[in-house]
Amino acid sequence: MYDYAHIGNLRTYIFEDLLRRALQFNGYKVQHVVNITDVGHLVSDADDGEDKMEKGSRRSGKSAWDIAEFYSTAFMADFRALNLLEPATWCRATDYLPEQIGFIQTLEQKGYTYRTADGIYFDTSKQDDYGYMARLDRSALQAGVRVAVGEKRNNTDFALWKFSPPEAQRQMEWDSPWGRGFPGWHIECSAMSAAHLGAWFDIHCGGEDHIAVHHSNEIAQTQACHGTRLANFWMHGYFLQTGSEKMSKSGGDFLRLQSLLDQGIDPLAYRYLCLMAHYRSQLEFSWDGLQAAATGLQRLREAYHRWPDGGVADEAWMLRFRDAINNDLNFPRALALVWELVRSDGEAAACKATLRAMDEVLGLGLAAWQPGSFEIPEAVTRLVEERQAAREMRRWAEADRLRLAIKAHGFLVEDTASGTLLKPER
Ligand SMILES: Nc1ncnc2c1ncn2[C@@H]1O[C@H](COP(=O)(O)OP(=O)(O)OP(=O)(O)O)[C@@H](O)[C@H]1O
Repeated sequence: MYDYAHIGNLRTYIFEDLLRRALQFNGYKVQHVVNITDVGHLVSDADDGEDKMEKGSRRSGKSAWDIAEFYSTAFMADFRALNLLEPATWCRATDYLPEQIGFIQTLEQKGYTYRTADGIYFDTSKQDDYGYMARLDRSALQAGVRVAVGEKRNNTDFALWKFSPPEAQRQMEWDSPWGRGFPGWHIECSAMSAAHLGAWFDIHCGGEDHIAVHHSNEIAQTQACHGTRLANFWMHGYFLQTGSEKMSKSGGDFLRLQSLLDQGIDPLAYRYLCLMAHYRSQLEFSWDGLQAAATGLQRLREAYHRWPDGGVADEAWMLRFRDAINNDLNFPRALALVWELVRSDGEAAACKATLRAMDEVLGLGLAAWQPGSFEIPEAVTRLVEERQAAREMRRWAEADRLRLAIKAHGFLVEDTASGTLLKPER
């Protein structure tokens, strides 16, 4: 947590929330643990480079501890704004130093570690199946090494503990049996999950970028320390992309949830956008796509609130819905079903109860919604769609007339390189 979460990160947390809700819908009890990396880690996966937290501290003039606190709080606020269910446990890496040190000591006793000038490393050659989940070809990796591995024995070896010498003192460092230093960035996950879920648990999630290195290393550590697998299932959310590239903090150019709010877009419209793509496909971000999601969400809210209360959820619809989400979380299909329901000629109160039951999983908060600051009047939505169509047919005069009509309702449209934005005129 050295910066705000971007909406790419949040896509992964939305996917995890949908998974949790789907499991609960199927009657499972879920013990959900979310970790917060509030300790500084090095910019590169290769255990070198600059410490991200120290870098943030220099940039902002705040202490590394204050930065971690500030961005963790901001992340939790985003989490709630997206209707993500509160985990059973939030765990922060800095609260688990004894567990991490104890974990490394066990690895040391079992002969999996070695010492270099800059830290304690895990020897991946001690495990025949290292990297199996990512299908890593270790011999090819080793043969293809272009960069110096320094004192590392194998290029896939990774730091468990890094020393901080007096000349490079850091704000976040701790005493350990190996000297003053800080944990490598993989160990926190194995140590914290063992503390809360046991060494071997059911499902481990994360983004696709973590398959090759981070998750391979977590598996290696846990197998070495506890002699068990780490998780029965691994599920990875695919990237939110911009311009065909992963949105990333270190890339510098990223959108936060606040960036959407600044454009008058409800955070739940972003949740809706994520429902429109399968978690195992990459999603290319565009303002047009987000605007379409905001319109879809608004229409759904209005449909829900038009219906009367007092009905009972329809089992046949719920079965079809269950089939969709139980088919590897096919939420695009589930959303299509929702619209089929809205357009159906079913009994209105039953439709409302059915949609409400579906929303327990979708998490769009339909029942709780009240017309408020994010309400886009039906007339404006229609005008925006007409203007979009006029622009597509290059009827510029008509598009300009529609822009003025939208303005008369108190909204501004802005055409940017990545699409059309709608925001309230304040
Ligand atoms: N563009 C993205 N789309 C979806 N998930 C992402 C994206 N970028 C990161 N994630 C996931 O978000 C979670 C938090 O990631 P992390 O804090 O490492 O952020 P990051 O943006 O990758 O940071 P950095 O760019 O500095 O590496 C992880 O599960 C990660 O896999």
